[in-house]
Amino acid sequence: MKQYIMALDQGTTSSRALLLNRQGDVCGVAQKEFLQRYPQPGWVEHDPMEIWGTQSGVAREVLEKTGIRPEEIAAIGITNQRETTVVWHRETGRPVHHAIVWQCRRTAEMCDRLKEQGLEETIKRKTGLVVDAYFSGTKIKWILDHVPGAREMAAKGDLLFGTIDTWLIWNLTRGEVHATDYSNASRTMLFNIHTGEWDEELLALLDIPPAMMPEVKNSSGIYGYTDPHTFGGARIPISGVAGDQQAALFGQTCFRQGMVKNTYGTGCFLLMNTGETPIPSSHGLLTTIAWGIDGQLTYALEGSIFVAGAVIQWLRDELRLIRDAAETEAMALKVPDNGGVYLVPAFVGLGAPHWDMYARGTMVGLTRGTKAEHLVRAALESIAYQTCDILEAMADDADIIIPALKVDGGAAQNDFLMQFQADMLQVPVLRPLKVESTAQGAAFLAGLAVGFWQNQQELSLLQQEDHIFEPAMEPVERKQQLSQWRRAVQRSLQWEQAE
Ligand SMILES: Nc1ncnc2c1ncn2[C@@H]1O[C@H](COP(=O)(O)OP(=O)(O)O)[C@@H](O)[C@H]1O
Ligand SMILES: O=P(O)(O)OC[C@H](O)CO
Repeated sequence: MKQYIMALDQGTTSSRALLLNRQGDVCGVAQKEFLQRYPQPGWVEHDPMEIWGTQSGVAREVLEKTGIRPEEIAAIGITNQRETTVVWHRETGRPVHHAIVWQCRRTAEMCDRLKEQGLEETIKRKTGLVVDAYFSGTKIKWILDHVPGAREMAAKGDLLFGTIDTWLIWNLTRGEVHATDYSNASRTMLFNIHTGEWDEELLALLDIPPAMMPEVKNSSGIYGYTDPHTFGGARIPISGVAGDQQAALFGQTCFRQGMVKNTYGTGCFLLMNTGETPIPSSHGLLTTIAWGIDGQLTYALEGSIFVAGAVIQWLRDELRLIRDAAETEAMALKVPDNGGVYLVPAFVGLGAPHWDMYARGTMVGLTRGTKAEHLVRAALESIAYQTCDILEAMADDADIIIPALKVDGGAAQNDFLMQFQADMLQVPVLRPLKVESTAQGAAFLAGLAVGFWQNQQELSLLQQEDHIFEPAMEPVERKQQLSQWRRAVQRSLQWEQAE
């Protein structure tokens, strides 16, 4: 009897494999970190062979650890760091260059040139994205322009492109399947999110041969079967694929329009399900594909916060105010309020809705009475304020009232932060009992495709809340604090260029 789904969660710093049972509970996890390569300032690379090696290794390890046999696995779901770009040789399966990671800024000037050519509006209209080095398109072009012979090989149809999901599927099927899902395709800056196809005009603009591009498939559906060599003879269907933030939205069962999740990690990723309509943002949010099921696309609005949990790491590693992130909760509660201190952690500029790369970190409202506890509290509060700014922008773009916020990620364990978040948003904050939303999303997509679960209603029943944080702050107080935060943000803008 097949009792488990395997989720492969290929993240930026580690590869993980998880086994989930019919209740959606995690029955086993294996994880392995891999090397981050920084060949030049601002450049980030991964070795695709190391990604495949660690990912297949943890997949086998989790089976060994739990004693679960490959024959007991009903399906595999893949979720991945998005945008990261691999180009490899069709015949040999060898990458022609290291993977260029989503964080890598090497194509920033290429993006500036696209903007100078006045292409921003066209790209936004077709792809829902802003022109940025973050996305895969310019990374592919960079590889074709810089690897000797790559352009000629690509023109002959010898090279293939893939995001990490595609690279894993290719290897799991030993080169039989070259495919991606709608959610990953929508992060390439080459995919028309309205027609659901690779955009020939954008491919031509970046000089990328269409033959390199993977087939785009439903996020839930059979992609192929694992090669018998990988799991001791078993041929397991690969039947769920989604980028990690979209997978988390699915794992949080945000199936209906207006449902939003926020993942509180190093940064924050907020995604709102906007249903069957792609909504253009007037606040610099991204319009993206949440998933495609049975050929029907569901769209999302996405906003990210560059520095969220990272501000807590900063308190720990640079200011040495704490030894462990978990200490911040008790410290923040030691003082009755923030003592008038506001910290804007614009360490690398500010993203949506401000989009100011020249903003820098700012702390205001310090007095002789400011204590370490106030700084810690201000740091936690900054995570909630930034979330509030993005959600307000989303609600405005989508013209809806957000009913609640579902949360996950490391910093969502902080009760003070979650309560403060509910107070600032004036909506309940729902923290699930099962916090592995990303893996759960991949598993759900895979399980639905093979009948392991029947439908989305059944999945919704598997999600239980660990805690609901209800808003408790007086509206006047909230308004006053938010307005002080916004004054503080104003102080941080355009700092780097100022005299
Ligand atoms: N109890 C806590 N309170 C506040 N921040 C926390 C807490 N626990 C973890 N964090 C922060 O959350 C981040 C880790 O969360 P995680 O979801 O593992 O992130 P990522 O996937 O980005 O590595 C770190 O930046 C850490 O500082
Ligand atoms: O590696 P993660 O899980 O932090 O996710 C990275 C994002 O997908 C980048 O867009």
